[in-house]
Amino acid sequence: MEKLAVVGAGSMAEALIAGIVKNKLMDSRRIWVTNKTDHEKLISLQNQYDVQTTYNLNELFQNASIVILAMKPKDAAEAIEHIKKYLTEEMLIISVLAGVSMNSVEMLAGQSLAIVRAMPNTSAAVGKSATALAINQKVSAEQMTLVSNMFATVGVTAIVEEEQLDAVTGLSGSGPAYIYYLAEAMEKSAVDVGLEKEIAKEFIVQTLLGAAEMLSKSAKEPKQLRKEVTSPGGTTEAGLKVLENYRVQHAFIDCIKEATAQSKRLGEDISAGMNV
Ligand SMILES: NC(=O)C1=CN([C@@H]2O[C@H](COP(=O)(O)OP(=O)(O)OC[C@H]3O[C@@H](n4cnc5c(N)ncnc54)[C@H](O)[C@@H]3O)[C@@H](O)[C@H]2O)C=CC1
Ligand SMILES: O=C(O)[C@@H]1CCC=N1
Repeated sequence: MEKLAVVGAGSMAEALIAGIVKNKLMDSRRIWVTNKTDHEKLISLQNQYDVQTTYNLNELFQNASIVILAMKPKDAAEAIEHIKKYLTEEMLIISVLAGVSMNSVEMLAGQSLAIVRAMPNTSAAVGKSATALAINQKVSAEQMTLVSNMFATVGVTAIVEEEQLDAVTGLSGSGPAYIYYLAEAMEKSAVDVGLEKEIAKEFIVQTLLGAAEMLSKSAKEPKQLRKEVTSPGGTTEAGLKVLENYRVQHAFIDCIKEATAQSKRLGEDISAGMNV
């Protein structure tokens, strides 16, 4: 039976653990989690998902077959330095670190490792992540099946070349935050125009869900779907004109490009720190 060791128990780790446990992919008692100092987070994960928590690295890594690296990229060098003596060639390392290449992980660990670099998003918690996976040559076919199954339980998956992961990070890794940002604006405006917060929230969520399902199920392009909402001289047209004036579509394009560039920069910072 597999044993999973999660290093860096924060938001992303929790989303994955939630997905894995809810979907019964693993026995929760075979999932061991640690972080740097956030003991409260560990207790909360233990209470919510019945996983095991520890600050003892021997206990964490003993018989572990899969290791998830989920600390912030800036903490990766220190964290990997700290755990490297416990890592083995037989373990499957899953790194969700934005920007950090598989090569950098191996360099930091000072050894050759079977690595899957994944870019999920926090919607994994509700089984709706979009996860891109890149693998190095040491990953076996069985390990690949295992990891694909793991991420398939928390959403859709695609295998990509490692170079594409920065773009995935800018688009769908960070993507939920762009939608929450829109939802925040919709909530604020709804209250301003006289709706109660509770009704507004339900209607915003339903509007987002409905639009997402239309995008998913309809054969029409987003532009066409937008046109179908927009009556000439109507309310949508009036609203969209304001968005055009603010160049909101350009802002979103620049936002995704900048997030992608930041993913690249995070990786470069790690490489620079190693002088490679
Ligand atoms: N939050 C998100 O939406 C997504 C995050 N990611 C990636 O996931 C990783 C984690 O992001 P979040 O969960 O948002 O961060 P977070 O700050 O919520 O969690 C990071 C955790 O790492 C722990 N940590 C730091 N140094 C450590 C060390 N030396 N040893 C053990 N644990 C250590 C911290 O205590 C913290 O609990 C990042 O690399 C990020 O790029 C990837 C996809 C989406
Ligand atoms: O903001 C970040 O760096 C991480 C990566 C993708 C989503 N959150």
